[in-house]
Amino acid sequence: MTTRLDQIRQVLDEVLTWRFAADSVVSHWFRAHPKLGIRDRAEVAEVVYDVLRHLRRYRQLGESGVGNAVRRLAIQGAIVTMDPEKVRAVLDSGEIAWLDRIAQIEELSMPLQVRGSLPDWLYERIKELPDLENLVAALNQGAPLDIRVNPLKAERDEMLADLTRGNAVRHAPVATPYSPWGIRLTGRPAMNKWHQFEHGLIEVQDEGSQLLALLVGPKRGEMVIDFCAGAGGKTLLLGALMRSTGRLYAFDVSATRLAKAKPRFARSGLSNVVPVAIDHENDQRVRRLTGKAQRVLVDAPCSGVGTLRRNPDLKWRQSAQSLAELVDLQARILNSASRCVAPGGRLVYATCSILAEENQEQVERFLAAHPDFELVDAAPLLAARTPLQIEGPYLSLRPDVHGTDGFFAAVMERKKDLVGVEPSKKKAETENSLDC
Ligand SMILES: C[S@@+](CC[C@H](N)C(=O)[O-])C[C@H]1O[C@@H](n2cnc3c(N)ncnc32)[C@H](O)[C@@H]1O
Repeated sequence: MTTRLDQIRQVLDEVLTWRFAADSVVSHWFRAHPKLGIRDRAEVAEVVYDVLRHLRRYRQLGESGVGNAVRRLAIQGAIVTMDPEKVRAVLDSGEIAWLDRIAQIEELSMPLQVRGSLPDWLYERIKELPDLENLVAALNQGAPLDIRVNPLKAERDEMLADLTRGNAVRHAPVATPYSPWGIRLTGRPAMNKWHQFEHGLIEVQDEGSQLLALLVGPKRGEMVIDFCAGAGGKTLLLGALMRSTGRLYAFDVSATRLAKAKPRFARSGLSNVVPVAIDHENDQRVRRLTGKAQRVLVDAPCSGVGTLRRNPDLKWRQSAQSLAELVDLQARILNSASRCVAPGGRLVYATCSILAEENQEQVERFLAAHPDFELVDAAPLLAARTPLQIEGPYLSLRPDVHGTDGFFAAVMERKKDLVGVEPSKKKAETENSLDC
């Protein structure tokens, strides 16, 4: 246990510089310590992630302790995720006295931003949301793993039976409640070694992001653009729903991410995807598609605060300023992507955020500036294919309510003609289209 606490402290020392994402620091540290077994790694990772989830509270409670501050964080994380008696057995008397002191503190005596470990910039932006306590509690828990069957190659019921009989039995596979393709697993299965994964029958994808494909609703033979395709998580399902026909452009400014998508496209049997590394959202290769696509998905770069269950370091690695920069970038991307939508075509804007300024406010600003687009109610689009009941017009998912990551999507349609648009705006819109 003494060694374990030292190991956790070493990893935390690196993670808490915030120079790199926590998952890369942890995997890098594991690669540098190849002798550690699977259980050792799991214990180290679990404590590190617990500390990241509860950092503000642990720091405040750590103030009354003695010795190295990061060790005090490691101790608090270890006490709740490991056998507390084994942890106490290796502590000195000063540390034991401190732990006993902080155990007397009533959690509810701390303000929510401290007991829920929210940085001020984030708390200020979510404090008016309904059922905030539940939301914060859910964001501070680990998440199950959602996988998705590839509709080109597998049926969910058969896959469930296969996984339940075989390699996933320990991970208690069940059908996800809303997505017709989802399977939920407990624990941290090494899924990328399973034959079903190697043969492209299953992929990792959170249920919320699976539902997005229903909102995009691509059809056989269409031209579709996934404007921020990244490593292809959403592209894969869009391509499969198109039955690998038509043309599906996968744009991204990161050639590295697109390179990671290519083996996934190959594994899943898709031949309709055209990955394009663009220089920026106004790239010439984007402009060439002006008014051509029936569907355009913008899965925008965002704060990712909807995914805090998986990436708790995101809340500490961002600030009001980085958020403002993201909001600007999202508006620019949405603007450029919208130009590619054909008259009558569909534009879907999505984020894995729960913040209004990245979500509904972004969409409202866009619609106000683009009278040739109108909002489409997401509720009936989902009701046709899933048991999910939403109020609409937006899809807005929360981990405490839906068991998914926090997620947002808005569906918009480009009007078939510009009738009803004021003449001055009509002219400006036409010019915009021509210049892109
Ligand atoms: C939320 S991630 C996309 C995740 C991806 N759709 C998936 O499901 O795996 C946002 C992506 O936007 C990309 N991005 C950032 N700036 C961009 C821009 N100006 N134009 C296009 N893509 C951009 C990032 O490289 C990142 O891959």
